[in-house]
Amino acid sequence: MRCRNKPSLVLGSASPRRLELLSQIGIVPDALRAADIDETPRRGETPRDYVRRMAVEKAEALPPSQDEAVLTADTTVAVGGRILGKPEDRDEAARFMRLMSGRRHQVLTSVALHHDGKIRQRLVQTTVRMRPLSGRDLEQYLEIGDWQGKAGGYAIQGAAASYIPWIQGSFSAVVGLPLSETAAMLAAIGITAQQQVKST
Ligand SMILES: Cc1cn([C@H]2C[C@H](O)[C@@H](COP(=O)(O)OP(=O)(O)OP(=O)(O)O)O2)c(=O)[nH]c1=O
Repeated sequence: MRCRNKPSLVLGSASPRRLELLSQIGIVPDALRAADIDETPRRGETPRDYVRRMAVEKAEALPPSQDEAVLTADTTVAVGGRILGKPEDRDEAARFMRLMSGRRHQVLTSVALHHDGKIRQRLVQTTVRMRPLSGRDLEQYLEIGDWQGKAGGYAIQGAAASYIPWIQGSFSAVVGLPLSETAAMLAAIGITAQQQVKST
């Protein structure tokens, strides 16, 4: 049976950034749930296929009830065809930063919306240029610990902004949720801003 009322929104994410990003556009989820899935890339899987699969698997892991919609997302960094997920430790974060230093990389964010027996999915790609990093930059950056829990080991919304002179694409997608695309997906199932948004 089709669900015709506006569904309750469940944010299927443990990322505080995703919750903050949604609130930036006046959308407050009715509930939060987190999916615990295996995030290991498959052999030969492209970064685009990987990030799509991750968002969809998170959505599959959180089946909504009839009057709910579950929103999930996945963000990953791709450089030279390699997938850079969340570093396991500081050494891995250092390796990731060296790989990105002085070149462009792609940040891929896939959003999935599980509702009414279907999973809709969108992928947003943003190109980010990082200036060459000196050994001292790297040491200082790793010291603040911002690398933890971030794809590629950096946060553009934090101190790493001083290393990023240029991006092409969606800033909010780099931080974890492409707001324009997400708002359109939610609006298509009747979910729109319920809070007046004040600018700072
Ligand atoms: C590149 C980049 C990533 N990130 C974050 C966004 C995501 O939270 C994280 C990538 O990990 P994800 O696996 O996409 O998400 P998550 O584990 O944080 O949360 P959940 O699966 O429960 O939704 O990296 C930033 O905050 N800033 C950045 O500049």
